Amino acid sequence: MRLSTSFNVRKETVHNWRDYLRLHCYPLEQFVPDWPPNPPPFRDIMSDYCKEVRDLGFRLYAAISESLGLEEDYIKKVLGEQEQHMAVNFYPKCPSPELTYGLPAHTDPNALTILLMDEQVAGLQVLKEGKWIAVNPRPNALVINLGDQLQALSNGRYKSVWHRAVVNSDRARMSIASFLCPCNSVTLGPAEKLIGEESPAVYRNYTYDEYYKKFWSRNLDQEHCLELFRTKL
Ligand SMILES: O=C(O)CCC(=O)C(=O)O
Ligand SMILES: [Fe+2]
Repeated sequence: MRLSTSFNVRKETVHNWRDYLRLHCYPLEQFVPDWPPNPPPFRDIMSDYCKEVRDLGFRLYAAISESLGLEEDYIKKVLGEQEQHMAVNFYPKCPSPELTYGLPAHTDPNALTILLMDEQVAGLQVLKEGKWIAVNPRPNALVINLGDQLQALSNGRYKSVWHRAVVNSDRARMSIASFLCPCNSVTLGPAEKLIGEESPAVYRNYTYDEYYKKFWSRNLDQEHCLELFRTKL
């Protein structure tokens, strides 16, 4: 468990306008004892939420696998025993929002992110055709973000989208991001079935451990980290 503000403390020059609680969520029995004991229902409610989110993530993997013409259990199997963690983000009101971000532009390095957003206050933006578009909150909706690993696995058919969180001077905002991450030691890269003469592998194989280290060794808003794993075609 960690209470922090920055995304990458070693690299950032402008600090983020964010406080966040980072919780490890799998296996729950191992990590829940480290979670905050207050307010008293926190651990139970968050544990239930984590289980549901994990289950939803696995259902989405099955649908995404099928959409790519792969076996239904392909993605779940290839990612191995998945880690899961959570960022409970709090973005306070900011007197000069134009000087910083809640979170600067980034792609998520993991496989799948399930985001529960503040229903009252907007702040998430995604980059589409060179323009930042607001993802406005909708009641009872989750935002699903495909991370870098699904872009690699799909050989570039699915994109891990650039996104950022902006802050404002009127209202604080919260979001809860749940991250499903491949097991550190598994080998990742384009699914073999998606590689052929017509569609050569865009990315080489690597372990998640290698990817993760590379991701955090750069500035976040540099080029897409996957570019560093491209095959030389
Ligand atoms: O606060 C948001 O809407 C975005 C959070 C996010 O992108 C992240 O935690 O990786
Ligand atoms: Fe993100």
